[in-house]
Amino acid sequence: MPNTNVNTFTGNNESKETPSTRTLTIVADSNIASLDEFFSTQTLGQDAALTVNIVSVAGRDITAQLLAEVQPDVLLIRSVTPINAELIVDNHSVRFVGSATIGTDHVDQAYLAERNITFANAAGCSKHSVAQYVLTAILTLRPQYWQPSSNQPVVLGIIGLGNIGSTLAQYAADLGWQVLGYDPLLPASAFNNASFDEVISQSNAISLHVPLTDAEGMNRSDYPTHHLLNAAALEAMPADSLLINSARGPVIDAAALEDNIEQTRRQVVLDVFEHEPQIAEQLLSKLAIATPHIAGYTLEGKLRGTQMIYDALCEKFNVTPAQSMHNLLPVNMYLWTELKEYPDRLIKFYDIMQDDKLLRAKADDGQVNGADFDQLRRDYHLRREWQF
Ligand SMILES: NC(=O)c1ccc[n+]([C@@H]2O[C@H](COP(=O)([O-])OP(=O)(O)OC[C@H]3O[C@@H](n4cnc5c(N)ncnc54)[C@H](O)[C@@H]3O)[C@@H](O)[C@H]2O)c1
Ligand SMILES: O=C(O)[C@H](O)[C@H](O)COP(=O)(O)O
Repeated sequence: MPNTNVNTFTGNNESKETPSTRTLTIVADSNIASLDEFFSTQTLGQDAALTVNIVSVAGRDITAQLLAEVQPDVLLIRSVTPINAELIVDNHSVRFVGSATIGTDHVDQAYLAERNITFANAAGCSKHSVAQYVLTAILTLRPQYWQPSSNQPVVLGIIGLGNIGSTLAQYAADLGWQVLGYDPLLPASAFNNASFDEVISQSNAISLHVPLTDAEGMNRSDYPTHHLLNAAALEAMPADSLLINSARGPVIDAAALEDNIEQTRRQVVLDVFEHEPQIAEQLLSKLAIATPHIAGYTLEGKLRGTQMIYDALCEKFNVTPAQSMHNLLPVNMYLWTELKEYPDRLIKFYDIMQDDKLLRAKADDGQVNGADFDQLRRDYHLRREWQF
């Protein structure tokens, strides 16, 4: 068994759906924020006698062997643990899987449904954090966008107008930018107002906010996003348009992107990478800003993710929720209205170039290796979400 932390709690629980024994065993990714504050006797076992065992391990160490040995009732993960038949085929006890993430491309939800295992994710948990990451990247590289003029408007292209895309659109509108948005799965609206071709060919900056989907397989979609930005799409973008990907790495064809940057000298910001957690130094050296998949890593974003799967678990086992992220959050002094008035304070709100510097410092022998990428994420100094 890999390095594990096991905490045992005893409490009271008279849940409507109680686990088959009086012990609730949870295997959890140790990178889930405030795991012990949310998943304890005080917060889960307040109604009837119930013992809660938490086995916390690194997300990549949650293996079929571990699950077969521990036979947990509950599995709590983040984005680095693929959930599929291979992982849980020898496990007969899991009845709830919670992913403290927005993205669900790592989870075979059809298989879980077949096995009658409840699944919950944390939709929208870090929508402001990611939108703020994107704004910071744009305004750091192009501070002139703080003051758009009528003869030089800023046009922000947004692909995918769900929780994050629509939140980003609101900030952009608040800054006086024009938004060109494309989302074929939503009705037309003030922001969902353009075709894919219009967005990529007419924007000063383009930000991607789509889930990772494919033409077939477990993440099948009629509008697949795998390599949505291929060589042809990149070619259709003006050379001076800035491209930001904080969605999932494979939404951009990395090889085509490298060629395109070489030809156009385009400014590109990546928080996610096609071959994550490895990054080739050759690609890294061509990027304007590079960060280790931390766009959503604010204290608020992470705690909201934990809160959402905690609430879903309470509902599953019919336990009254007894913990709230608001009990765990220090005072927040970061106001969007202040930043708008004093743009030179951006670096105090979020110093994105520091994240970029830390990632580049890990490049060695032609690449940033997976262990270093994971370490930067594990030890990330969670920033604060600005109040909008
Ligand atoms: N970098 C990070 O830290 C981070 C944090 C959170 C989320 N994410 C990623 O961001 C993605 C988006 O998050 P969200 O909260 O906005 O999700 P969401 O589900 O609320 O919205 C996604 C939107 O994309 C649209 N879409 C799907 N296919 C499309 C296509 N081919 N073209 C255009 N639009 C399409 C959907 O209709 C939907 O409205 C997540 O799936 C996740 O992978 C990354
Ligand atoms: O989809 C998401 O929510 C994010 O990409 C997620 O926050 C990624 O971080 P991780 O789950 O790997 O910690």
